[in-house]
Amino acid sequence: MSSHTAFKELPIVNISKLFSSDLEDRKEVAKELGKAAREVGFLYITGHGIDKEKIAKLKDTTKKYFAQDYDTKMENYIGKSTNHSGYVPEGEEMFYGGKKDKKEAYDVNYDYTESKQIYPLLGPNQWPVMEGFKENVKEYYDSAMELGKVLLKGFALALDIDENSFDKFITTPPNQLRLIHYPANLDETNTQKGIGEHTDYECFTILLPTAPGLEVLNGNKEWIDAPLVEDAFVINIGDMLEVLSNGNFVATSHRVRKVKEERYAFPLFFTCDYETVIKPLDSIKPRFKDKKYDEVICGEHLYAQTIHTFTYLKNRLKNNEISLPESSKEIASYGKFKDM
Ligand SMILES: O=C(O)CCC(=O)C(=O)O
Ligand SMILES: [Fe+2]
Repeated sequence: MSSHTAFKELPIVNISKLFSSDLEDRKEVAKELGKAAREVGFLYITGHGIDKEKIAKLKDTTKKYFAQDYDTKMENYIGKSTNHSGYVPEGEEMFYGGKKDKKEAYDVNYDYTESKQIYPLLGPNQWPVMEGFKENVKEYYDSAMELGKVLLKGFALALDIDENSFDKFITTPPNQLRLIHYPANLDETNTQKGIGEHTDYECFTILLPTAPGLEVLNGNKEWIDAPLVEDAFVINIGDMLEVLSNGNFVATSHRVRKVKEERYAFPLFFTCDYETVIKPLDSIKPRFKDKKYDEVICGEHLYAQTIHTFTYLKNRLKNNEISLPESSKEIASYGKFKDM
């Protein structure tokens, strides 16, 4: 049973009216958001209000960062952090199927510098010594967070519940921003993809890509190209919102194909507070009566997925330095995988 339609392209939604003080305006946008989230699980948004200057600074900083030599980047290797932030070299992360992606990344979390670190994915970030990096990345992070809060209200309206229903879940969420670099892969004999097939683990993702390459799986199991759309972000539903919405919204599988031109992408994964119990909201009717969702603790789910896919964490697990959280699932437990 597939929840997805056989879409051939991703819908585009102008969300500017989501910022209106008139509820009817917001509902108008929510209707379109809801249709996209139900049928496709992916959409482009325009009218998001994020300043072009901030985006340009983020891209510029990221290009400079990855242009540095390997040893310099490894000074902030993610395996040196306690809150899963830092440089992710090629091959460090492996998704379902165990293939290595042709990509490197820098992972940034909400920078919790004041509170004591209590959770594995929360705490002060590792920051590289590079002029402007921290400022530019943080500035973008904050804007994307604010946009995410507005979108979450839109999704609540689309589910026909109070638009503030999710607010209680997002006081200090461990939202992650990834700066990803996909080098051009011009070697004919190298079939490595940019990023292997997966669904995102969180509620939804706000993605800013710089070049084509993203592909999305439709209900007919066809890979649909998601080209660049000017001034737009790509939004996709993740595992947690699929569960909270009782299957009404769908987490959709996607990947990045082998790219012939250098590419950067900036996903901000918008999630709930670490301790949030993720289960279908009582007020939302299930989309499919026979589809039941197990309860998971949000942060534990994210952490478990991260342990399963990051080499440094797999090693820590093997050496008994860490353990898998209780409410953890295998990788690829949602999206199309759960239908198999
Ligand atoms: O690079 C992209 O366009 C997508 C990246 C992605 O799917 C991810 O990081 O989860
Ligand atoms: Fe993804």
